[in-house]
Amino acid sequence: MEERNNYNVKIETGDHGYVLEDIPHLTDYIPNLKTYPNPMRFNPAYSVVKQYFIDFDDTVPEKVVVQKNGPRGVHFRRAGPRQSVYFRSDQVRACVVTCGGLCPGLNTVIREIVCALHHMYGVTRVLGIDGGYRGFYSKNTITLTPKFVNDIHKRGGTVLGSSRGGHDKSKIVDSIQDRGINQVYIIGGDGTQKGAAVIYEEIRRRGIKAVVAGIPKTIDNDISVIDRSFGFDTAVEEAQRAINAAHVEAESAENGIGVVKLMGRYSGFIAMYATLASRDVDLCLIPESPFYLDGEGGLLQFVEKRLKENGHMVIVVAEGAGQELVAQSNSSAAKDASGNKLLKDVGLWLSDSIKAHFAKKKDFPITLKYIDPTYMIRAVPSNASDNIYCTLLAQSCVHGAMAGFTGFISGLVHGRHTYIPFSRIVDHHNKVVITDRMWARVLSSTNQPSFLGPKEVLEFQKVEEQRAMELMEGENYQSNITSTSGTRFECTGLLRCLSCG
Ligand SMILES: Nc1ncnc2c1ncn2[C@@H]1O[C@H](COP(=O)(O)OP(=O)(O)O)[C@@H](O)[C@H]1O
Ligand SMILES: O=P(O)(O)OC[C@H]1O[C@](O)(COP(=O)(O)O)[C@@H](O)[C@@H]1O
Ligand SMILES: [Mg+2]
Repeated sequence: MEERNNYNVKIETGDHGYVLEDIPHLTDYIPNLKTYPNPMRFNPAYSVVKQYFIDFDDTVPEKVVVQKNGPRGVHFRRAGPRQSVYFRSDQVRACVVTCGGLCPGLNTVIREIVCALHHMYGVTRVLGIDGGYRGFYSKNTITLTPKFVNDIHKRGGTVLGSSRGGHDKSKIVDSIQDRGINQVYIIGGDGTQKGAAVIYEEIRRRGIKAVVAGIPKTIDNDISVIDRSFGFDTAVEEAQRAINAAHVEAESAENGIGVVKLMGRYSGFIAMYATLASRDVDLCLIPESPFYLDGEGGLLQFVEKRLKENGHMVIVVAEGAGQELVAQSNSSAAKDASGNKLLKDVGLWLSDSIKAHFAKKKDFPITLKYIDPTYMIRAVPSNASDNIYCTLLAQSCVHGAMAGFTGFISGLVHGRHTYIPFSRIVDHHNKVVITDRMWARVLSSTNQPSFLGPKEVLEFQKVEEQRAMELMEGENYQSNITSTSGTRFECTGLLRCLSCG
């Protein structure tokens, strides 16, 4: 892990407990930079828009549910075009890179960065970095023009290619410097944005006039602070096809069971939302909610009961669920090139366990079909709603970069586009809070047991009580500040973590 300094932390406070978690700006380390009028002022498409430019003071609250006497809390800078920019259009040399796993919408984001730069700001020099971070120093670049990217949003994947591992700070920043790049757009998940933070810090240390702007990507929706990540909506929609297939197979057999594995390494959002959307699911398993197989109240007993009642059932399991159980039969600490733990196939393990259980019962034949659609879901192009979302994220990012902001990601917070400091999203995963209403809705829609014993219930209650106390004492905003400066509040997913919102 790289040693991190305080370049990312920029807190401003105001009246009534107002806190702005601000993002860095080029002028923080390069004084007296020249500004230019925003070229959008002269763009006929936008000339009719009243108050098109964002007021310098506009910020967006992290929490919208507040109490009468509570502090105003943490805010983020509102995204959008500024009156002045810190780059002359003909001096911009931008690059775009995509890293980590695939996600629907990557091509749309690439397309819209290129088009926003060209059409809004008159920037013509945009390079694509081939194959993720290592492409900065080991591959040739791709010239990105509006013509080149015209149709790419209709395709899945990323036209730039992607990879895990290969983040070499010095080589990457050398390459940025050698090529004269002054705007770096980095599309990727938590790992990628950790890498982006390191690149930003090195650029700043070298005193280079280059901005680093991130667009958060992850199909798992596990990036904290933001409302949702792009591609998530598409993934939930696509997952319906697999769940439908599992349901058809299960319904057509005697004691038919359909098992569907969906992505979600640390967070079960896809499984949870796909279950809620489908209404055909009898059991949803996610990493945040522990379960057990055998004995009274266990999963196998529930499967047997549901089969006796309905004659068939559908199980949706997130890939990160029950990993500690799978590891008991097959443990290994293997990691991928980025250092992410490689998961065991919980779907296969669960299917085998169910089959083995019923094989022992002579009078209870079952038919089980296991469907793993994970890579098929990840490879589709983004749907209409994600396409629009990707467009706005990309445009926000370009506005921020042109305005000289750096070390930020663009993200949606309560429906408003904002700029969020890297520090706020990289050390922390967004998780399903199983003591929240959404998970209760899943339990009530599937009518599945929660698998929580009295000990766990007590533990959850204690955590919830502590949280209520903290909120009463108005410590929530204090905790957020603490977490920004490095002392992280560890989110277990059991409680609504203050940083998760
Ligand atoms: N702590 C880190 N510091 C620097 N680079 C990192 C770090 N973690 C991951 N990366 C780099 O980010 C890229 C993508 O990370 P990965 O975890 O595979 O995907 P994602 O960004 O989707 O989470 C990889 O090239 C990896 O080397
Ligand atoms: O097999 P791969 O490509 O390494 O990807 C598997 C992982 O990628 C994901 O789809 C997304 O992970 P990232 O956001 O880290 O890219 C996970 O759900 C999954 O565990
Ligand atoms: Mg990741």
